[in-house]
Amino acid sequence: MVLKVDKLCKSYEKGFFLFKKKKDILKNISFEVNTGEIFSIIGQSGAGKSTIGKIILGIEKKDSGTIEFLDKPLEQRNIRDIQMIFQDPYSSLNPAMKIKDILAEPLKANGEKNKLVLEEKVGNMLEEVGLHKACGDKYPDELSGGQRQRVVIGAAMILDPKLVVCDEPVASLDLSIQRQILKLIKKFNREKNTTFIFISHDLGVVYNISDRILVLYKGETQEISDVLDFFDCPKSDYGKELLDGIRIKK
Ligand SMILES: Nc1ncnc2c1ncn2[C@@H]1O[C@H](COP(=O)(O)OP(=O)(O)OP(=O)(O)O)[C@@H](O)[C@H]1O
Repeated sequence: MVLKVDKLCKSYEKGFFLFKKKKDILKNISFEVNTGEIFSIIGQSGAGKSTIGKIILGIEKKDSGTIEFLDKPLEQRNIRDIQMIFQDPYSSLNPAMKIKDILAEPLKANGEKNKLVLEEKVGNMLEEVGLHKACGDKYPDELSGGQRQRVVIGAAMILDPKLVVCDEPVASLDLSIQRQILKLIKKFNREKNTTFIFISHDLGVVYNISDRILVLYKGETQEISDVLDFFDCPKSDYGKELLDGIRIKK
């Protein structure tokens, strides 16, 4: 098992001064993520999906509950072992840096100084994410949205992390490009056995990529199911509602 989340709670304060009110965002969330699986968290906007991701990444603090990563408290993790891929490839990349430098940066930050090693690893990663070697000398704004998201994925994967948290990684891309990016994430999952937490509100995307899913509604877990079981016969009323929604849209 890679991750064990137990009774995770999170609230934010809303309003000002005397009118301050606590709003519970996550209520007793518990789940486990197995090694090598793609575990999706789905739910409508505001359900608390990204907040779970941010807490796992250490960007937000939990109020209570425990999170274990590789059988140790999350706080003791090696930072390089958990990486992230966010929705917007435009703002995730430094516009002033060449692609090869963006890919080399995580390696350098982790102590790699040898130029030849850096060059080789960056070259290999460009190939692995399906980009031509010449892309290394370009800047982010010279690439398409799909190509940029390939760079983002490469930068996340170059340290060979154990867990990658993807927050709506294809939401800003055209359908055909979405498919290619999902395929790329699956490739890393299958070939390197990397574990992914995949956050999305898009049931089609989730169906395509997940092994298991957690259905979240207003900060509460509705069900955790194998993906095929969920799409065949959801256990929760909210899961049924979500599926009815897409059946009606068809
Ligand atoms: N820093 C913050 N301060 C106050 N409230 C916040 C903060 N971050 C998130 N929230 C609130 O927490 C709730 C859950 O937000 P979160 O982004 O986790 O939802 P989500 O399910 O990821 O939604 P979306 O799909 O729209 O990103 C929302 O009501 C949001 O407004």
